[in-house]
Amino acid sequence: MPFTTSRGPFPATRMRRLRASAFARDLVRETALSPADFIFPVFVLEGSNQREAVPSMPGIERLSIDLLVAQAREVASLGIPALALFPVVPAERKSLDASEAWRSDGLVQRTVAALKDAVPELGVLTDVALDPYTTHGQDGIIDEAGYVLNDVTSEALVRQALSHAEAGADVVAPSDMMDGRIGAIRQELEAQGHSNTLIMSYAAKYASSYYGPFRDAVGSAGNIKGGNKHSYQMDPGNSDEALHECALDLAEGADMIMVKPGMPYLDIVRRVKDELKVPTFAYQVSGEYAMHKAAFQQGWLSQEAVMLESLLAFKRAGCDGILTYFAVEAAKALQ
Ligand SMILES: NCC(=O)CCC(=O)O
Ligand SMILES: [Mg+2]
Repeated sequence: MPFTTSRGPFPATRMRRLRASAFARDLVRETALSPADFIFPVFVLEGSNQREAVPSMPGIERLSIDLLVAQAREVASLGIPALALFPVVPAERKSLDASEAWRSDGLVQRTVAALKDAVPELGVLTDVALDPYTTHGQDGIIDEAGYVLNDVTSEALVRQALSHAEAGADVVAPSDMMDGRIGAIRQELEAQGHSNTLIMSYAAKYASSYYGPFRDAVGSAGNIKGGNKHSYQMDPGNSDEALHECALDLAEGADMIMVKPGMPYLDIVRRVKDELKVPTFAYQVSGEYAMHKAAFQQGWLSQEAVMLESLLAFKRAGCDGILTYFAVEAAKALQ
């Protein structure tokens, strides 16, 4: 009689009772995903009616402003609260001083204005960093040796952030990892009457090798002088340092902090959330998206289930929201 047991001390706690029916599983689930958890990163191009695929990011396209506005309407209708905007800057607009970054009629500034005009309820985050605008692909202004100069770069970032706020950006998101730039940007925003402009700091941004497809998307892959960003982005071996970085940016006036990349760094998210208890975000970066998509295309992983599980993991780790290239697909799956 292999399927009967002798009577006898039964387990007082049967963990499986709450897993035995769908209603009970729904009742006790600790974490859930909603479209309101997502921020959708988008790439904007010059021109009109322009659409370019990004080969290493299947399903993601660079769009001209007119097409991006149409996409933004769809994003808002899916219940996604915000976009994060990244420009594809033509080579002839790049320079050593990155002055294109704060031109009032630059691509980002025009895109922000068009988005806020057409879809005012959709939050717009802008990337504050010089890498799309420098000829050498580093996130700041460099000296003769190629070292990124902190305080000179910070001044440029202040100009860039102010130009985004003036164009109507809801959130400026410095991704450059210069020291002191959050405080400098906050001071200038206050001084210029933008006291409600939010700052989401890329506070713990690691010198990761998962950013490759993004650099393909914005066309900065080929030209990173020196080959890496180790003198300002964090060492992947460090964890305490992430808390220090986040605490500094909060003290300087950040409203929200971000850990980047995402899935390989969810231990950092958990520590930040537990210790600082502030609005915490993570970026599921291009390489994470690319490796999922590659496996989906091979039929090696099941697309919808794995996508949603990957995003749920961010919530469980403590994220209040997730920057993800899956935002639209995931929001559709959750409708
Ligand atoms: N400052 C924005 C990024 O570097 C994005 C990286 C990625 O998606 O790989
Ligand atoms: Mg910092």
